[in-house]
Amino acid sequence: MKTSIATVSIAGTFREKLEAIAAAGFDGIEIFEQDFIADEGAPRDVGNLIRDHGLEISLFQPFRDFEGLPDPLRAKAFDRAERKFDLMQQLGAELLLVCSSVHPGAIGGIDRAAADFRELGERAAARGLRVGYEALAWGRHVNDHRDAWEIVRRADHANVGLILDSFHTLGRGIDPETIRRIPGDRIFFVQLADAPAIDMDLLYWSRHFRNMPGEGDLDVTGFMRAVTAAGYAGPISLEIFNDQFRGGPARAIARDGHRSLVALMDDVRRTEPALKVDLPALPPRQDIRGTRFIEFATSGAEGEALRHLLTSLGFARIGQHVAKAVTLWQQGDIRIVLNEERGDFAGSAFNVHGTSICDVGLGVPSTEDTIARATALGAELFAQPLGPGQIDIPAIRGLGGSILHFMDETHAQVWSTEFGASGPGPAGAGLTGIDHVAQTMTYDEMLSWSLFYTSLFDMAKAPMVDVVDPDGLVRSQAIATPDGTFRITLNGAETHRTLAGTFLADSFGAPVQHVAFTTDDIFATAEALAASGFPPLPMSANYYDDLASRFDIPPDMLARMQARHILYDRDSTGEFFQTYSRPFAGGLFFEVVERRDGYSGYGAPNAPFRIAAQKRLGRVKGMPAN
Ligand SMILES: O=C(O)c1ccc(O)c(O)c1
Ligand SMILES: [Mg+2]
Repeated sequence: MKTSIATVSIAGTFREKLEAIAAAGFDGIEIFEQDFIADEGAPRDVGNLIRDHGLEISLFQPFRDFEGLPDPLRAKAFDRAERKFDLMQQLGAELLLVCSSVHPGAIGGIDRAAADFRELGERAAARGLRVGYEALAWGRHVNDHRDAWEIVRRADHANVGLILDSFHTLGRGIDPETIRRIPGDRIFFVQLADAPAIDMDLLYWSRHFRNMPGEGDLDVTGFMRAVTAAGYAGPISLEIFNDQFRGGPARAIARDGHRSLVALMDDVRRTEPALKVDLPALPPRQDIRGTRFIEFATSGAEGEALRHLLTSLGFARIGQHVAKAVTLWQQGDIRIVLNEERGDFAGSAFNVHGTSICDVGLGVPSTEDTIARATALGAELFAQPLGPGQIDIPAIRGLGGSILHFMDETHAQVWSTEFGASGPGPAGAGLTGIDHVAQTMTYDEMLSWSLFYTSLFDMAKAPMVDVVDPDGLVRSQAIATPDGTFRITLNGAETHRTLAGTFLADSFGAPVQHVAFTTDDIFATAEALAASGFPPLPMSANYYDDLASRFDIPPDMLARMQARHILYDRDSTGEFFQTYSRPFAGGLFFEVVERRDGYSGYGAPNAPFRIAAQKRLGRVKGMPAN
């Protein structure tokens, strides 16, 4: 499988783009003409520079407004084409993309366009070049790949073929199955892009909102299955017009692109095993069996405050690491590791972020398979020297340089071996597990991290929701395993003035802002927390008055909720109860939730009131506020 990406898809100068594309492992590039023109290099030198990066020029594009013009416009279009052929020969580019005309003077007519392409094919053949025809979704007369194919078919020239672009087909709602009827050898090139489902003008949507396959809502897998079934075996190339990507970190975005193509073709192979896909075998998306531990890097007074808070939440310190300044805190099966060791990974995380969650341990069926899939998808492996008595647990880098460890049944002894502690912890306040981990990032990073989780793990995205903070909007996207045993919310801050944005700025990009625990009985848990001196986040009386108007909550239950600062939501299936800690150590906090009858959300309607309550307490460093 040859991979390619259009230069327009990432940020930087032409040369910066080449470096990022080569480093991400692509085989080739589509030269987007504007990027070339903006460079100062002579065409031959630019061609050599591309090849020196180990990249092929898989396509030169776009050539616009060619077909269907009356003379003298027609003659002029051919003159333009000859000039671009000159340029392509100097660059060493063999294939030209001609996109369907939007010219107001274009006349239309399948045979007229076919005749134009036959002549263009003759001229291209004379130079050893080929041309491919792409239907733009907003083309004046041709805006459907089926019509473009009919023109190519009637042009009947070996040097004229079809170019397919998933956006133009799927964005217009054209059934990709129609591609199975096209001979694969007549498809010269395939461009791929996904996009979020937003109802807007096609051209605007295409030029600003495309994203990597798997990052949006289009059925790019279905499209690529049809293309593969048709017999196409040429390069698959990303062509992503996206405002964030144009200004984002080129290397990271190129890496995401390569990851998206590997995951896509693996999905094609899995959903249609009869198809031949030229991609080394990799294990399937991994099933997450829950959160095995959460590790805090902490020290000094913040460490003391955190121990105090954990104790009030019903956790007990049940183990001390054999070799390190690391303690194990437990309640039932929930394990929290407090790492106060200097010099190792947690020490540097503390130095950068202060008290923060530096590591999350996930249960998987096989760590070996998980690492193999992560490696194939270009994840960065993490290891640090093992101390005496430590068990090797495989890990990769996650958000903000944090670590994800993977544990399978071969790691069952780690707690007894390293901490001298086995079995469940005390029942405490009745917390039974980890419902979700809320990660905070800039808005621009959200697509990248949703792709990270959904390509590696068997997890699906919920629709993006807007969380209203008094000082700005935060976008929130939940990602969860099918059974809900592992859930993450990605919160994207656009300004440092929101609670999430302030946390991100103050912590220099700490990856986790809060952890939510589950309970089977929020009222019993809230009583236990109150008895152990846990200070909840106080909610306003206005909030409870509004709840009473929106829902039929029995008055005595509502009174208990108000007394214990319990928030409430309901969806079509069930009910949701939440209560929050106050922020500690620069903005971290805990949440406790009870889900009833399959409620699947995260209490988004409550977020504005919860955030306002947190902001009223002010930013609190070190000690929990009271
Ligand atoms: O937006 C455009 O004009 C444009 C140009 C070339 C393409 O391949 C494409 O898909 C869109
Ligand atoms: Mg295209």
